[in-house]
Amino acid sequence: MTAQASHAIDAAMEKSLTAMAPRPDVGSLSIESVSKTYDPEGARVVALHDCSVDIAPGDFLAIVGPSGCGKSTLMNIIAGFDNVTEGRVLLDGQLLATPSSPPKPGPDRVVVFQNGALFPWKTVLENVMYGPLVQHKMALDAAEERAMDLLTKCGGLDKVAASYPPQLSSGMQRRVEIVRALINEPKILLLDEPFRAMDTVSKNTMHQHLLEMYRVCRKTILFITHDLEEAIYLADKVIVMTSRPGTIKSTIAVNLPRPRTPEMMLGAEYLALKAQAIASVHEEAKKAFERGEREHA
Ligand SMILES: Nc1ncnc2c1ncn2[C@@H]1O[C@H](COP(=O)(O)OP(=O)(O)OP(=O)(O)O)[C@@H](O)[C@H]1O
Repeated sequence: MTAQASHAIDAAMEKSLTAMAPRPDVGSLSIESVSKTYDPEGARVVALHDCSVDIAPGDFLAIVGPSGCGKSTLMNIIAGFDNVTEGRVLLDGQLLATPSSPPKPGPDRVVVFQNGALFPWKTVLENVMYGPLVQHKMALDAAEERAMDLLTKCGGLDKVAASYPPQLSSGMQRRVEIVRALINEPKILLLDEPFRAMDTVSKNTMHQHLLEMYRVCRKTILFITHDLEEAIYLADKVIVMTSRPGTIKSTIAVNLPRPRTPEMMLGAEYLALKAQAIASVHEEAKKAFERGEREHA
């Protein structure tokens, strides 16, 4: 084999090792004119007003906005924990929520929160296998094989398959939790500030792990965060919400190539997007602050 042919094979292998998994054909979400009022007969807290967002299958969408603007409310509606007051939500064209038909939680929409929810008395492998076993979707052997495959693909977590969650760092626990969500073949992965409590170094490490998981097991992802840098670094689109009642203020398209690398955060394109996001969010955060609400953004 010539040196030229060998370089060509190396380049092709390198490309296949960093290529994105194909876009899935499920996982499109339509949020249509959604409003949400808590306690309509009493305090009437209007959390969301006329919000519309479309997410294509396999897209990574981040939502940012000042504290109390309704980010978690929106996620809770999609997860099936709460209902809309007006408007509707569709998943792959199927009605998920309308005022007269409350959504239900389901394995097609899995939420990962900042405070983990792994069973401490089960090993990593048992935690990951739990969903399909309890729902009688897989036999024990098949669940174990699938769990080990996912753990291996998602950054070599198979090495901690026999460990118990309390033996692992919080970052490792969060990664296992995402794998536990992925084994259920969700159409959409809902991540509610999963790295909020982490220090900068751990957070940066988690970003690389999440991007790698997204590359190999591509799913629609909805990611809520207060961290604008994180939102731009990870997502294809960043939705900026207004202060309460939350509406969609702007959508920032992030056309940075994938795979994303930390060096991109020093580039002109990333910095311009960050400046755009900061201007948009801080205008809203200022309004919220002036009204006496807490500011995180
Ligand atoms: N169950 C509830 N009953 C009444 N009001 C609520 C309820 N849940 C949330 N709210 C109010 O709705 C508004 C939106 O809350 P939500 O938690 O969705 O905002 P958020 O953007 O996720 O906030 P943060 O960034 O601080 O987590 C807030 O004013 C909050 O106090």
